[in-house]
Amino acid sequence: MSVPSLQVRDVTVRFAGLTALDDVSFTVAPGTTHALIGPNGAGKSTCFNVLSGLYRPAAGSVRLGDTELTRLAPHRIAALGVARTFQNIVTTDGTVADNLMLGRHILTRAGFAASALHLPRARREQRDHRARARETAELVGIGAHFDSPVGLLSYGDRKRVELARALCLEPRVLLLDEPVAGMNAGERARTAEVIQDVRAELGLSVVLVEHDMGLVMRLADEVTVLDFGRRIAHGSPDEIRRDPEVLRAYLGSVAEGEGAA
Ligand SMILES: Nc1ncnc2c1ncn2[C@@H]1O[C@H](COP(=O)(O)OP(=O)(O)OP(=O)(O)O)[C@@H](O)[C@H]1O
Repeated sequence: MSVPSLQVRDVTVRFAGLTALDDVSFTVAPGTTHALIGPNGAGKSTCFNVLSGLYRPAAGSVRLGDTELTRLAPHRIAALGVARTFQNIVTTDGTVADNLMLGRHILTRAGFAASALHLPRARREQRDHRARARETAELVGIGAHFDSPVGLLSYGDRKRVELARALCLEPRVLLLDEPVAGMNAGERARTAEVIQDVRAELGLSVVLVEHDMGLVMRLADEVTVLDFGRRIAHGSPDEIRRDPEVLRAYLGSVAEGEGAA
């Protein structure tokens, strides 16, 4: 699989009077993990929504290699190889297998009529998709739950179903929106390992939004820091840890939080 770079150039998003993203640029190099961090309200989710096509920016562009993604619908962007998970769990019904097969739906070639009529080609294709879905479940450590209802799984396993569902699209770029939010320490460590394994095994690029700085520093090759919609820093985890403007943005938000409490 060849993974192109993801280039975000001068992206601006406005909501009524508020500029949620102000001229933001960064590049996700092929096969790397790029973290997007910043205090609450910095614009991280807005940026993910632009990358996945849910928001159209007022200005700027997003490109995957030579392909312009900026004004494409979310399903077109997904089909071009950019898959995402959401902060909140969205899979609630059906078995793990059902949810992963839905994830593969976009890759299904046999038409609806062929599937409905159970034609041999469609049956074969379904079997292949199911086998790939099972491999993906195993890769993220939920293989044993493949035929279990999602509703019976632990919180950590359900978050991994979300990850597997995104991987079933066979993405070249994976957008992870707070993958360890709400997890205990053990589940966080396990998910960090899974993300590392997935990237190593599949060779894809990862864009990570996460408040857990331990996880960010452990997983990221590069970090872009947003504050009030502006990019205030960019560099390796070590550079970011020492950047005075980053410290100011985080300490400022802690001080404001304490003041408000
Ligand atoms: N749909 C929307 N309509 C209006 N304002 C919005 C909308 N989405 C986000 N905003 C505003 O844009 C700014 C950036 O929000 P965003 O959710 O992107 O920040 P964030 O960095 O993801 O924050 P958090 O870490 O709390 O999730 C905030 O001021 C937010 O209130």
